[in-house]
Amino acid sequence: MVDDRDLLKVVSGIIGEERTSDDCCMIKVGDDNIILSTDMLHESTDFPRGMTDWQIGWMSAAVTLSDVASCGAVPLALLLAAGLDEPERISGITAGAKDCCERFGAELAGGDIDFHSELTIVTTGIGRVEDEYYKTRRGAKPGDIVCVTGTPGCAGAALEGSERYWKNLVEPLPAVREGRLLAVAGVSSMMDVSDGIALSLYDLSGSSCVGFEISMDNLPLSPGVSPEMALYSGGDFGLLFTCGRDILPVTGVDCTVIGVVTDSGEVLCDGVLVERRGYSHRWMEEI
Ligand SMILES: Nc1ncnc2c1ncn2[C@@H]1O[C@H](COP(=O)(O)OP(=O)(O)OP(=O)(O)O)[C@@H](O)[C@H]1O
Ligand SMILES: Cc1ncc(C[n+]2csc(CCOP(=O)(O)O)c2C)c(N)n1
Ligand SMILES: [Mg+2]
Ligand SMILES: [Mg+2]
Ligand SMILES: [Mg+2]
Repeated sequence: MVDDRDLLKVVSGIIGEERTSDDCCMIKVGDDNIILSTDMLHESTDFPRGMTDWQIGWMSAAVTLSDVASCGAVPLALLLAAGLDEPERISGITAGAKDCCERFGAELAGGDIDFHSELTIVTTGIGRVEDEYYKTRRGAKPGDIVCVTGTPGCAGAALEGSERYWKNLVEPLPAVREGRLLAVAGVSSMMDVSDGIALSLYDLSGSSCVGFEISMDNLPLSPGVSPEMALYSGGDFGLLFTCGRDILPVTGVDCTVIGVVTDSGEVLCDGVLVERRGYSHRWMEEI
């Protein structure tokens, strides 16, 4: 069985590791740092039954604005390419994406339309960030603390049938304001937790060449959300970041210290190795 992270290693061998080890890429244009990110979502793996087309548009925009936010950037624009199984779905999807963009300060500025047997949406986000506020997954240092914003696991709980968290799952809120405030406050590394805290800690560990020691008791849990869900389920779009102890609290950011950065290279929870699993795409065939 291979997953998307295995395939990313193939891509990384071709275009370079620095291009595949962050939520976004950064391109310098004159004095500006332009931030770019793209995501593909499709019906069978990302849009649970019961979502409206408006919510599908909203979620598609939110996942990409979340990546832009995780770099400390201000979002500018979003492009949405829709592979439609039914042509009439375009209105709801476009309205949802536009509303999400407007809420978070971006413009839905273009896209593409084609036929597709399974509803498939690709969103591409563009943002801008100053040199000093540009954040990546590469700056975590042993001795830093590691923190998350929001309450992870709610989207996962909804996927398992908890109705109270349905909106968390289908109308996720990218942490655009929080990402910017944390970047300005001087965090050392940052990413979003779209695929769950566990996988994100492994991603951060690989990019920063560090380890983590977190504690189950520190995980911020909403009612009815198990520590297991908080660690291993995705779709919450909070931010995972590291920083020196002196930086917190950051005014306007609701976050929780879940552990510390170590130099061991291992991701441990209460002394036990965290499983490397979360939300990922898998293929049965070997490559
Ligand atoms: N097919 C690809 N070709 C080139 N770069 C890629 C490809 N797939 C992913 N990347 C790059 O690799 C980096 C990591 O991608 P990944 O999809 O894991 O991150 P992400 O978008 O933050 O996660 P998520 O998919 O959960 O939103 C990103 O910078 C992305 O642009
Ligand atoms: C069945 C189901 N499981 C989880 C979610 C939550 N979710 C929405 S987008 C996303 C990650 C980004 O996607 P990608 O990694 O494809 O870019 C996740 C985890 C969902 N909506 N439906
Ligand atoms: Mg991301
Ligand atoms: Mg993404
Ligand atoms: Mg992706």
